[in-house]
Amino acid sequence: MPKLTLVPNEIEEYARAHTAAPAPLFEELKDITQSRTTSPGMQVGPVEGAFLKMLVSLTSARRVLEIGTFTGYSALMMAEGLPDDGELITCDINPETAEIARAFFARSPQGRKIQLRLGPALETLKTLRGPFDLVFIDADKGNYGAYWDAVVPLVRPGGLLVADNVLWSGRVLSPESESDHAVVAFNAKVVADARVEPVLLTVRDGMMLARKR
Ligand SMILES: C[S@@+](CC[C@H](N)C(=O)[O-])C[C@H]1O[C@@H](n2cnc3c(N)ncnc32)[C@H](O)[C@@H]1O
Repeated sequence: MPKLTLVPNEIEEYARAHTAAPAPLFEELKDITQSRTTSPGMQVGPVEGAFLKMLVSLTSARRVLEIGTFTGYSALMMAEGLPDDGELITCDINPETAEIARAFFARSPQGRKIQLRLGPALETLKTLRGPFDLVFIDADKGNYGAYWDAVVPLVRPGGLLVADNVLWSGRVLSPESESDHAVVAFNAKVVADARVEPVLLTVRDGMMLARKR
């Protein structure tokens, strides 16, 4: 199925031009991701990245968990919002893209706040202890529901859960594939979960924000 553009390119560009510009290292990370990976569009990019950083700052987060590192753009952005003694644990299964992420973490002053855990995220999550102030879910859609079940207990009361791609290029309106149905089921699960107060934002490919009560 063709990928729908939810926000017109001109509007995306206007939003980018009126958003705090990321440090030059992010432009380099974008270029390397484009030349060395097959799906560079997975990167959250400058607007969503700046928004994630702002969420980390606004929640005064000290501990952040990310599921889905890819080449490290969102992890580095969120790390910028953490205090000097803050900590971000990020999980991914792909050693090649993790290697790019590690190289960029090493070059950034924010990198020392970040720990990358390589392996299936559901296995990594079993080894983690809460509380986390903010969790960002941005990995395989088929496991979104399982990630949710694993991480809600790890988030402190008043903390924030964020999940990316919850509009799935608009395919949530007429789901066909397994991943389409997984995203639809995830959104239904979140909105029915009395432990959280959710809001689904039409930022980029859709962001679910849920504040834990
Ligand atoms: C959309 S990308 C993450 C993008 C990243 N947040 C960024 O802004 O650059 C999804 C990532 O999830 C990872 N992933 C897929 N299945 C996984 C699994 N079972 N466990 C851990 N990571 C997984 C992929 O390797 C990929 O790097």
